[in-house]
Amino acid sequence: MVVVSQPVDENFAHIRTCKPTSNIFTEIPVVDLLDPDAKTIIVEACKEFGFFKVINHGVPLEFIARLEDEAIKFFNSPQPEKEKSGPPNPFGYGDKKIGPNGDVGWVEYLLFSTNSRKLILPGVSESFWSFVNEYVSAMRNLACEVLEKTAEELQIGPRDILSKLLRDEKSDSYFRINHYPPCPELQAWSGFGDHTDPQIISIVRSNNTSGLQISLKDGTWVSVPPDHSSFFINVGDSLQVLTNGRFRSVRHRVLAGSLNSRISMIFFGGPPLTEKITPLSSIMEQGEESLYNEFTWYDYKKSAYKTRLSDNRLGLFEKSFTHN
Ligand SMILES: C=C1C[C@]23C[C@@]1(O)CC[C@H]2[C@@]12CC[C@H](O)[C@@](C)(C(=O)O1)[C@H]2[C@@H]3C(=O)O
Ligand SMILES: O=C(O)CCC(=O)C(=O)O
Ligand SMILES: [Fe+2]
Repeated sequence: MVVVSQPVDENFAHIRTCKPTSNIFTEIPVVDLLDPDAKTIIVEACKEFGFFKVINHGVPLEFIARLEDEAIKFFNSPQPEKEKSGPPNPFGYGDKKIGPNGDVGWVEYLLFSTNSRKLILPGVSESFWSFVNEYVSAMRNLACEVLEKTAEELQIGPRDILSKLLRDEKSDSYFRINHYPPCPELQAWSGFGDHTDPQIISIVRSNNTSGLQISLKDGTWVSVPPDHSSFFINVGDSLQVLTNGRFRSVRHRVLAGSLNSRISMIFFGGPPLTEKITPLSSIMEQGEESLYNEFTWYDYKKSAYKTRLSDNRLGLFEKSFTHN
């Protein structure tokens, strides 16, 4: 599967560079959704890494492949055609520029909102659009299944205490398709700089091209071996808060490769804008205090969009944080 790379037409010499590392990590927890112990492994993985891989998820490979094929067709189309679907303010096609505050990466992408189903993106075909919607529904279901298993294991009340935030019709969830063309100046460019995802949970699926790295508790960066038939789950900042820091919002990044294109599709499960993001009362032990000041998802997003990709966004809401 080849995606044609586009020439670099702007000077992005100031792009963030990543310290090269090829520390392939073989200890990523694997959650088999058919295993009765899945929920225990999920909770352990969320505490230790904020990251795990899901197998036996029930999403057929052909279902994933048909969306990937449409995405490849889109990214292979001429640049002026793709630009018709941009800029990503807030949704649409973006090239190298990530977010509103000067971050750049060796990546082009499509960013979709998943609650405004009527949103029309010029340049995106009907079939592409319908595959996106079906794929997003499947990802929402998968995210909810994982969150329900989490709630069961933590014994924090009704099974849907977390998943209902994503099932809510006002859930503020996003979907993103990233294309990382082969990078001619290997290691000179970062594909997608290091960051944590602000939402509750993210589901990453990529082709068989490496590049994704996660940061371990001690700050070591390790490479995630790609697996096109599995999904990778990230704990986001909001889930860290909802669990009062028991779960870890995983810092991650993507390094650009020199030979192969990486295509990734990520579902970001977020709550409704008005939802208070505060530790679940049912998780708190007697006398335990919240580590965070109270905020809504709207407050958090507003603040997050003023930050750079690598900033510690959650830090601003920690009780120990002091303003200068
Ligand atoms: C630099 C930025 C891009 C981002 C918005 C932000 O200001 C900080 C968070 C970034 C992030 C990371 C996860 C997702 O890819 C994303 C869509 C999100 O919700 O938060 C991106 C934002 C973006 O690309 O617009
Ligand atoms: O492309 C990837 O594999 C991950 C990208 C990512 O972390 C993001 O879009 O937030
Ligand atoms: Fe991310």
